Amino acid sequence: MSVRFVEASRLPTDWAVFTMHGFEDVTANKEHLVLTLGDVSTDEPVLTRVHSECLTGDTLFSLRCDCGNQLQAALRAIAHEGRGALLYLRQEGRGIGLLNKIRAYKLQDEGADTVEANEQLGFGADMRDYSIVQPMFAHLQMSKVRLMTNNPRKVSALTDLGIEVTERVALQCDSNPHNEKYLQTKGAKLGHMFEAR
Ligand SMILES: Nc1nc2c(ncn2[C@@H]2O[C@H](COP(=O)(O)OP(=O)(O)OP(=O)(O)O)[C@@H](O)[C@H]2O)c(=O)[nH]1
Ligand SMILES: [Zn+2]
Repeated sequence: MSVRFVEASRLPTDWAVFTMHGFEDVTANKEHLVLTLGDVSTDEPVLTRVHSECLTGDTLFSLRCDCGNQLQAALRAIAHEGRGALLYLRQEGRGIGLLNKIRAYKLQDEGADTVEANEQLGFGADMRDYSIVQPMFAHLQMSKVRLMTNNPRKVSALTDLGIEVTERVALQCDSNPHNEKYLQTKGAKLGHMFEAR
């Protein structure tokens, strides 16, 4: 595996002072992060978020998706618990990259849904490869997680990697007029588990 740990430092936020662990994937030329709080190396399952980069949602306040809200909600939940981990994976656009995501958004502006747009561009609906998390989990000595996600394929991907998901914790944020169709498509075509609210 080409992912290796580089260095760790403090990362103070409004919610808690996390430890930020930096990893590099030399093959894919990507830099990934894990934020941890408390001792995650004990046997007790760790409240964990495996978050895929979304520059538009995480940092530019986009309302087209739920990523930014989920990121904040996950960090808040970890801080509230006093222990946990957030893996920030550089898998922008479900693995197709930022510029291709903009191409996909353009097709969605013209009527395609999020899955059709990827397919029209010649990509699968979800191109993410979760095997990169294995060396991160190994470095942090984490093997049991309570996973904050609505995506059942994320749960099975981690399970297949030998990580025990003891619980799926729903991570549902309020919808808005700009992301309603997107969330519906995720439920209908990508299998995301949303509860009626
Ligand atoms: N290709 C593409 N990627 C998108 C689109 N909207 C958001 N993304 C990317 O999707 C990723 C987040 O995946 P989601 O499908 O929102 O959620 P998830 O990570 O599978 O599931 P949760 O754990 O429940 O959040 C990020 O990398 C976003 O950049 C879109 O319309 N097209
Ligand atoms: Zn997003």
